Amino acid sequence: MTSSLTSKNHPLLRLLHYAKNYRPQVWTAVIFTILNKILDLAPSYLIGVAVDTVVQKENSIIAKVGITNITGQLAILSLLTLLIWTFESISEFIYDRLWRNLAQTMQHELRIDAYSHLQELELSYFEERSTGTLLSILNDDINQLERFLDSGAASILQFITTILAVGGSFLLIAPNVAPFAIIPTPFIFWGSLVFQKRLAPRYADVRDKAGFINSRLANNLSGIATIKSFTAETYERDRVLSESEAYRRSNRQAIALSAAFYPAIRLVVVIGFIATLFFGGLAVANNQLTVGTYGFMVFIVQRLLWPFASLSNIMDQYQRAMASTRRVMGLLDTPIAIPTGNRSLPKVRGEVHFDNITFAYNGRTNVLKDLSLHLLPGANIGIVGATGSGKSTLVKLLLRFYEIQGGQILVDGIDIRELQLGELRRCIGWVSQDVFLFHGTVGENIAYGSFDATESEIIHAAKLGQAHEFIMQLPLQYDTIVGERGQKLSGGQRQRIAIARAILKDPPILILDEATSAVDNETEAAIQKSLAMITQNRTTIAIAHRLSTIRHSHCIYVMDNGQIVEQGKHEKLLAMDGIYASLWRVQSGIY
Ligand SMILES: Nc1ncnc2c1ncn2[C@@H]1O[C@H](COP(=O)(O)OP(=O)(O)OP(=O)(O)O)[C@@H](O)[C@H]1O
Repeated sequence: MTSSLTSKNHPLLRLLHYAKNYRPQVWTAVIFTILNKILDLAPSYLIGVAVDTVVQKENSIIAKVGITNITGQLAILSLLTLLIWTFESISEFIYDRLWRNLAQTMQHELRIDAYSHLQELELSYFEERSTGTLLSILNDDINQLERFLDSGAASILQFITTILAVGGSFLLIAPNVAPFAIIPTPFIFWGSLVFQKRLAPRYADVRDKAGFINSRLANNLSGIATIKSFTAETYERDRVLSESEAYRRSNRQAIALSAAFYPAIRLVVVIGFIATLFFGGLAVANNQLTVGTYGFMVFIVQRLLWPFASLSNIMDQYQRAMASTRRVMGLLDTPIAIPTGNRSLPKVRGEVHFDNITFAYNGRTNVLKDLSLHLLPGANIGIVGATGSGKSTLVKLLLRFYEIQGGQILVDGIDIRELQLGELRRCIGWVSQDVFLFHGTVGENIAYGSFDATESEIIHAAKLGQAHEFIMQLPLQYDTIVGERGQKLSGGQRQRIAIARAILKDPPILILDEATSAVDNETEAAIQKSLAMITQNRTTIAIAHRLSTIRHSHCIYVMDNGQIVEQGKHEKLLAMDGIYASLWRVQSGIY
């Protein structure tokens, strides 16, 4: 956030901070909002003047400015009314448009800030939260602000204008009656405050429940094939039903309070109205008040008191908005656990050194223990080992997705914690175990991260990744849409696109984590041929279960339970007759 406001500040203040760059618009909107309210109240005064005109005739207020003729007086009144209504409409158009556009801008900037911050957070943050919950903050909560921002400021300004204009004229015109009309206001205020306090936790609960249901829906939509294959539709429907029911219950509790407030306020407003009606009527009977003024007062007292009641509406929107703002600000206040260093890597040689590292995922037992591994620039190594032995974790630590608890990882002799994160990750090409493709074309997916790549560079990378041939058979070749997560392609096709993507990136350090596990033997042999060329003079870490994939590596490391237990070339490992040799025998069918 580009703000100096800290998490200690009230969420409203932090929200308003987003308007600070739009001061001229805010002031124009403020002026037109107040003007609009004054113009809106004016007809009530005109009614008083009209009654005064027809009752008092040549002694009326207008007569006092020189127009004694009744027709002339009424014509003046009509003209004034026309002008007032016209300007009221114009001012409403101006302020409404300005406030709503400002609301959109604030929402937009808040969403972008929240998303940018979210992207900076470490992987474990995402692992501990569901996508649905995060989506509900980025979408629902931010959209929720719209209702308040659209009309909140205007409502508050108009409320104050009304109180000052109507209350002031009341005191001026009929100082004896005014106190009766004003009696209910403290009660309305007090009621509003009590209401606001009680409503806040209920709305916070509504937002939480909205997050839960979102999370359930997002999870189910991405797992729809599994739901179908296990015919778990009824089970899932019931789970959604129970989340939705919880959301409904939570909303009902908020509604129960919010709906009771308005009718309760009416009972207080009526006291002010009756007081004006009664005591004002007595004042007219005693010739202390003119009929016109009395008419004006009875008419306008409601305009004075109802805004107090509408406070409840503003409070309602305000509380909802603050519940959402707190969630968004909570996200913005989440500290970045993996801060970037500031050293850069101008020319990467590709030396990688895992120096006695120890690592455990959040609160779990150690996955890697005192592990050391030294790769000289351009080395091609293979890592094998039982599933869960920590192979993928090791390379994720090189990408600094997680922070190690002991030891250090060095690239070209520099601790990666000192390096700029962007620089570090730019020099590593990572083909992960589960390939992720973005919704878009095949070409866009290959060029992901190398956004300036030319068409011929994309095709060249695809050829090296053994992807060109199948791409040419797709309906629109490189322009074929791969679907969300690449679900319109086979697992092996997705892997080849991921390899092409890494080749196009042309990084000094290449990580292939089970990169060819889903392709057939023939395709793999072809990819290996390309990789042999690509990995020349490039530090490469290949993780594989299929030993043929890493057989020709300069050195093969065998991992077991977070440690390296064997290392050496293929032949040497076979001769050692340890874990590797037994794995090799199993895979080549020699028991
Ligand atoms: N994000 C995570 N949070 C917590 N524990 C994790 C996480 N990722 C992996 N683990 C655990 O760490 C251990 C090592 O996992 P890792 O993925 O590194 O193994 P691997 O050797 O690559 O396995 P495979 O060959 O099956 O891919 C496993 O016990 C796994 O359950």
